[in-house]
Amino acid sequence: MKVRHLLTSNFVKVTRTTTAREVLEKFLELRQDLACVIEGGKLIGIVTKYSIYRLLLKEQSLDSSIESVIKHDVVVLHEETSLTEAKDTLLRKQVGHAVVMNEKNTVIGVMAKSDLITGLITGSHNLGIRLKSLMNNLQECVISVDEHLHITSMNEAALQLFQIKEKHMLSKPIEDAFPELTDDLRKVIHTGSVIDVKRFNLNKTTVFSSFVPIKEWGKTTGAMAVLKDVTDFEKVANELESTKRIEKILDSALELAYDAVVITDNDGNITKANLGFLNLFSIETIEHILEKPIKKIAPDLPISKNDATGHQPEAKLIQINGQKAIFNQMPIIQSNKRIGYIYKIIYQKLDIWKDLFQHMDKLENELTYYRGELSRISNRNDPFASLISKNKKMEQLKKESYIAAKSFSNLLITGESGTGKELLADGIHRSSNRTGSFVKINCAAIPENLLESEFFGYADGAFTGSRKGGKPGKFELANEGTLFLDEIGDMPQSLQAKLLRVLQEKEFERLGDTQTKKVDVRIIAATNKDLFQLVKEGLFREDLYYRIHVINLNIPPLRERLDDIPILADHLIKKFKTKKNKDVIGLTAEAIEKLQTYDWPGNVRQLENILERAYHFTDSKWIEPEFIHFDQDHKTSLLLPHSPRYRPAEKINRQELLEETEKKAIFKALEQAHGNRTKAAKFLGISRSSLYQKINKYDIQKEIKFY
Ligand SMILES: Nc1ncnc2c1ncn2[C@@H]1O[C@H](COP(=O)(O)OP(=O)(O)OP(=O)(O)O)[C@@H](O)[C@H]1O
Repeated sequence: MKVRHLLTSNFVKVTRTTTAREVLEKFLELRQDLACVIEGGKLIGIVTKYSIYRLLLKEQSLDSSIESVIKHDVVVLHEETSLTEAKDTLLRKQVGHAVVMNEKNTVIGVMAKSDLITGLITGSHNLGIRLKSLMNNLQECVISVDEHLHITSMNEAALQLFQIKEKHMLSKPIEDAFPELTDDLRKVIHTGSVIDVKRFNLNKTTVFSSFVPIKEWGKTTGAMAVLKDVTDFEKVANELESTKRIEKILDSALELAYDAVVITDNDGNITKANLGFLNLFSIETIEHILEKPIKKIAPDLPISKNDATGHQPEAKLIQINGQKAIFNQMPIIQSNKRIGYIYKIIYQKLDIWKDLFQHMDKLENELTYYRGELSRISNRNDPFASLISKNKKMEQLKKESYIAAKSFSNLLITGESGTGKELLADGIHRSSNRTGSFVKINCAAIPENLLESEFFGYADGAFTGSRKGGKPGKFELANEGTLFLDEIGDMPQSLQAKLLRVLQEKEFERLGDTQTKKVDVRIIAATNKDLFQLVKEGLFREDLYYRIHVINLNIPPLRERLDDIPILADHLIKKFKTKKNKDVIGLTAEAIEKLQTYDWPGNVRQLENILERAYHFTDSKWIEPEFIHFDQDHKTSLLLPHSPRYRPAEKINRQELLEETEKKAIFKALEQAHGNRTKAAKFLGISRSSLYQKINKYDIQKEIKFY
């Protein structure tokens, strides 16, 4: 701001002959206290109100002229003088006013100290506004503190970067808001000197910061931290660095390869080639071929153009300079777009590869053998080893089963179908130290009229067609061992009574025999039904229930131990490998995740089926989620809350199940007897006539040839 912006142009002009009264009147009219005495356009001097007071004190008349009090030594300012200069002049000359002149030395106004102060205040106010707007438009973040290290301001960039509001930060100790900056700001306030750029990590951002003192009247009254956010630059720099590193790794990898490798851009111009390639085509240096078309440099290569799909074409056997080689080509895809090709030519030490493959095959066979051995050994040490689980509830169940195995009590295993009841029963038998065998009988799978002979056997000539010398039943076979009664809930009531007797008296007679046989058998029963409910409905004998329900072991369904899925999947893949070896390592994390969101109505058995299908159909080493297909009729998923649980035993009609099983048994017997009905009836332990009746009942004659 200049003097001309602040001067009072409506000033009092008088001449030597003007009276004191006239001057005073003009002072009052224009509210001024200085008059310029001008004659012939020239400044002669000034008269102030103090001059008039002096005149009056000398008791001169108000009507006398002012000539005697004119002050000729006048402080003059040029209109273009700056306010600071004007202030300095007034202070130096110790006057309250100055006359302002223009270029032509004509008086254009006066300036009082008060005008100057107003001007300086306005100027500094404007400066403040400009400074604030400058601060807020700065890309750097500025945080200021006072001498007590309390925040006094933060500019827009700082508020944006740290996502905070200024009103929440003002007066806050810097220690609380940005502790990392405290020491440097304190140092700056203490020393009054600048600290140059330092690197900090502040609230997940990387900044470069410098620290500047704030000085007022030569005294340090605070400090500023000026921060530059360099997070993005660092990222780019790191990426650049890692790109350089990858390029170096790639170069070294290319040089290490036995093969010739050449890389082109999408137009087929060479961008990289290794030493193997240069040697194969007798090229001196890479510079000779860079950016040249591969077709010109290596015209013999059977380069395929037909790979727009991005699939890797089959390896081809080729000859280069009379030397056999394997040629492979692969597109380089980035963001679904082909950006070039890699060509690989294996031409050195092909015989080493052959040996290597043979060696690997041998090792793989050995590995399978040792795996089998290992599993056999660990099964011997841990009777429950085949019940794969790392679930806490299952671990507890195994412990309880181990203790139960050592007791003399009969056991009841409950759990949904496919949860591993038979595996658990087998484990219990192994840990029980019982010397006899583990004998299994499925009460739901055997026709009612055959069950009794299955259980107790029959004597010689017990019925027409019965085996000569009789046949031992499962009880006899399980003597001193364990009899596993699967699906005990489906046992007919007539047999329940007979079973109860054996359990109580430990003796029975073969069918058609009078001789009583004594046995020592531990019963492990299993069911997926609510046995107590069957007791209440009168379908299961209460006394038998309490006989077998001495110790109850419940296996949780798979959906309650989804943490078992990875270990089970691993185990099952190994199991499939022993049946049909395939180069499958396991499941991808996504596939495991898909398995863990399913409801598993069919439990581990269902998991086994689903994985077996995936194992056979997958075409890569890792089974991807798209190969996991859940059964159509069991589409319930854990993602759907309140999904109905699958209860196979409730859904299937018992009569239908029995008939279905009976039909299967007859088919199997006829198959084994090569269509001979007499033999088949013998296998089944029934009379020829009852076999005929059943063949008619199930219309079997339509489906099988008899002899
Ligand atoms: N924890 C497990 N580890 C390994 N395999 C398991 C496990 N649980 C079940 N299986 C496998 O799942 C299948 C079904 O197991 P199992 O026959 O023991 O079940 P279950 O409960 O007796 O079935 P059901 O009630 O239908 O007779 C078998 O192939 C078994 O090997």
